[in-house]
Order: sequence, then structure tokens, then C-alpha cells
Amino acid sequence: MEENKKTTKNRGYGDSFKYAFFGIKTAFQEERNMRTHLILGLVTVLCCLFLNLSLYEWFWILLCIFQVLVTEIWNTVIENVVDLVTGQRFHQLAKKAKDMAAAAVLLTSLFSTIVGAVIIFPKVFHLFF
Ligand SMILES: Nc1ncnc2c1ncn2[C@@H]1O[C@H](COP(=O)(O)OP(=O)(O)OP(=O)(O)O)[C@@H](O)[C@H]1O
Repeated sequence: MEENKKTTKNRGYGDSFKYAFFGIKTAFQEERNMRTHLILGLVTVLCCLFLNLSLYEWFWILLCIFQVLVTEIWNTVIENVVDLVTGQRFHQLAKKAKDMAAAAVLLTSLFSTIVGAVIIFPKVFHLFF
């Protein structure tokens, strides 16, 4: 059984990268929200390609997209650890931890939406008027 095997330390940078990429793959495979955030991020980048953004504006847009994805990964980490510890039984602290992790994603997404709107809306407006 895999659960009873002893864990080992990564033996080099190759191993560290391999498991980090494995973590990204697992997050996308198992978390619907992660896939949604990625699709929204890609759509935003595609739109921005037509809007002649400055380097500074690109920096903010990409920072926001990565921030949302990273926060969603932390949310998933917390969900997994809480489930591991509680064995998926109800606990008030488990609820607090999961709700707060979800709140972090919500706040990051809200901030990203504001940044996106501030950068993109005026440019779209100028395109048409
Ligand atoms: N062990 C638990 N004890 C108490 N409440 C829990 C527990 N597990 C989940 N919950 C409650 O159910 C909610 C949803 O938990 P779940 O693990 O399904 O997250 P999720 O739907 O995958 O979240 P997200 O949409 O952020 O990915 C939590 O925010 C929490 O309020």
C-alpha cells in the first residue's frame, strides 16, 4: 500500500522540479476552480494582446493572474491538509480554515478584477469611442 511507504527527501534539483510540476498538474486535474482561473487568465491575456498594453500594465495583469493561481493552489493545499487531519469529519476549526482559505482566493480574485478593469476598460473604451 502506498500509504504505508516511507517518504524520502528529494535527491536533487531535478527531483524538486519534477514534484513541483507534478503538484501543478494535480492541482489542475483535481480542482475545477483552478481550471476556471487558468481559462479566465488566458482569455484576459488574449484580449490584452489587442490592446497595446505598456510593459508596466502587462506586469500588473500577469502578476494578478499568477497571484490568483498561486492562492488557489494554497487553498487546495489547506483543503487537502484539513481533510487529512480530520478524516473528512466535521470540525469547527476545519470549517474556519477552509472558509478562510476560500476567502483568500475571493479577495485575490476581487483585487485582480479591479486591476483588470482599471487597465482594460479605458483601452476598450478608446477603441470604440
Ligand atoms: N471537515 C470539515 N469540517 C467542517 N466544515 C467543513 C469540513 N470540510 C468542509 N467544510 C465546509 O464545506 C466547505 C466546502 O469544503 P470543500 O472541501 O468541499 O471545499 P471546496 O468546495 O473544494 O472549496 P473550493 O470551492 O474553495 O475548492 C468549506 O468551506 C467548509 O465551510
